[in-house]
Amino acid sequence: MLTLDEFTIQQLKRFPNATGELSGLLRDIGLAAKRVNVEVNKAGLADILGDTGGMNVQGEEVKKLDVYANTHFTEVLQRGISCAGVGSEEMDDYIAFEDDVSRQSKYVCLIDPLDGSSNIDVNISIGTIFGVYRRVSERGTAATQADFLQKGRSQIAAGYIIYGSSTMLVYATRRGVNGFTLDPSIGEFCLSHPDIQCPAQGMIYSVNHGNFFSYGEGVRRYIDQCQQKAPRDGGPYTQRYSGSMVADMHRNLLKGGIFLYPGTTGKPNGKLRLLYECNPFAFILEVAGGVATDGHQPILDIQPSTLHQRTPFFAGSREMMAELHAWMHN
Ligand SMILES: O=P(O)(O)OC[C@H]1O[C@](O)(COP(=O)(O)O)[C@@H](O)[C@@H]1O
Ligand SMILES: [Mg+2]
Ligand SMILES: [Mg+2]
Repeated sequence: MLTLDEFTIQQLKRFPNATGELSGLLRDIGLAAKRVNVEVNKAGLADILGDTGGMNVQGEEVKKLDVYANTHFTEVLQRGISCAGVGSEEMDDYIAFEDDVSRQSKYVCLIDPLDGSSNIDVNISIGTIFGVYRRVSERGTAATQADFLQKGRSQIAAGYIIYGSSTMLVYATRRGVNGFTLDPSIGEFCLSHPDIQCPAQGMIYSVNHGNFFSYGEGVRRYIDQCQQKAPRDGGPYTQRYSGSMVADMHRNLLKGGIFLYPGTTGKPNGKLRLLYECNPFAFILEVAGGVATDGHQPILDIQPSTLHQRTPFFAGSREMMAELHAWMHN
């Protein structure tokens, strides 16, 4: 099986103008993922469970593993030669790397270092999410806010790592979505899921039912019909919700399904962050033939205004998304 490095180099050979910087950045992300994976796997043994006692810019308790993952991804990207700066869930503002080599890099990265934080201490799958953009600011200078506040459709690549029963790295460029499973015996991510396509129809819906009565009427009607759908119409759908966006999106990407994190009466923009949670998954899904919206427009067409802004998020199989929009708007 091809390793991640071998695969990215093969891609490089197919495109003579490619510089290898994106391959370098993906290799760096793979390295940080391996380091985080080691801590995740022995989380119960190491002093890595629990809270730091601090809050992040979003007013959420920060877990020790959130900090560990943020440090490792940021440091590896800073030590590399392919990234000019990082914007992260765990940092108030973006960081522009100051060294000359990083300033020459043409990419910046947005990252959710540890996704599914509420599941860390209870051994349920968690993940990391990332999006890669070509800079709009001049190379040789420090990265700017404009580099990070680009529409999701401008992503060059996006991906995630899932730390689950196995550890996988899945990434997309416009040419396709490919999945790599970490083989502990050689310490390499190996191509296990080539050319992932999201089935147009699925049988799974993922939503936090606990918030049901604070969702909008259209969303409530859609959820009701998911449960009442007759077998002759392919129903009823099965509800699956892990509390980790990475795990729920990964399952639905492979098997077909729909994931909803709607706005609520108390939080009209929902919970999920546009730049480092929704944009990367919307990019991956669209390349794999799926759809992702905020209920009205494609997620990838939203013009960001702040680093940590939230958006309602609906994503999944094409036909299920069409059905959702029909229930939401008719
Ligand atoms: O508990 P809720 O409200 O259903 O929220 C669960 C969602 O929150 C998240 O945990 C937010 O991500 P972080 O853990 O990175 O903050 C998502 O992974 C998940 O889908
Ligand atoms: Mg998250
Ligand atoms: Mg997180």
